[in-house]
Amino acid sequence: MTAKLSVNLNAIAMLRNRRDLPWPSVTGVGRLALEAGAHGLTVHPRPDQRHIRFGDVPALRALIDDEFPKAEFNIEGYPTDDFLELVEKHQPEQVTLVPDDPSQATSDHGWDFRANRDRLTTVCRRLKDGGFRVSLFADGVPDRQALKIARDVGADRIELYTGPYGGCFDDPATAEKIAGELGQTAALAAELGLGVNAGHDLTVDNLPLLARHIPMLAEVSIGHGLTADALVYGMAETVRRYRRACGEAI
Ligand SMILES: CC(=O)[C@@H](O)[C@H](O)COP(=O)(O)O
Ligand SMILES: NCC(=O)COP(=O)(O)O
Repeated sequence: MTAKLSVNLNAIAMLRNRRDLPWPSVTGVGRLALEAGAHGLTVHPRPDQRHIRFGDVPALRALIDDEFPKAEFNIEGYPTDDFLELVEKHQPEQVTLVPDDPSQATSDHGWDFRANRDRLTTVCRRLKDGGFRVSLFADGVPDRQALKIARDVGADRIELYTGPYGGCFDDPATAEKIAGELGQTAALAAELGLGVNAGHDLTVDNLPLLARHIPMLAEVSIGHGLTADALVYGMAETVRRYRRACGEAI
């Protein structure tokens, strides 16, 4: 399986938010990514709206519906009432639930499935009743019982948190070890019937090893590294580089 690439637009929004001006255009950059063959767009609105604003979501939904109907919209976030109302209003193809505290600088862990079983059951039921594909952010720890809870609360997929993997870019032995653990976690999830996504600190350099360890990898969502590369190579060329790193023959 070749992993699909969903381009996360948070970093573009953060740059835009430096000024009270509408550029760079989050929708415009999203269009460039989709024109270059990205399979979808991801946003992760946070309660303080420090990058993606809730108000960005309608235009991104319209971009996909009007110009790229085969692309997917993935909205990630902590399931507050505001977040759930946002996704119900704008109907992303996938909702990824992340256990972020509002004060966190960025996502840095997956769900504690045992402690959050009841809350996740309620939220997943609401989202599944609404027709959404639901993915749950998960640590790369091959814990069968925790993954079984993720399946039992109603998730369709997990998104493996790859921060520790991305963080050891200068240490190949550790990267190999963590990739192995992520691969074991993915294999257990797949055995339980869950699809497997991955994201956080992925780059064009670290994707190929990850993909080798996770042959069933369905989707990667990438923002920070991809945006950094886009400053050097341009968005279109960068998206092509990431698609190749995912294994696409283009
Ligand atoms: C869940 C995840 O890893 C991403 O959504 C990441 O948290 C992006 O958010 P920031 O752009 O705020 O770091
Ligand atoms: N789900 C991860 C994501 O959307 C982007 O994370 P990053 O590439 O900005 O670290």
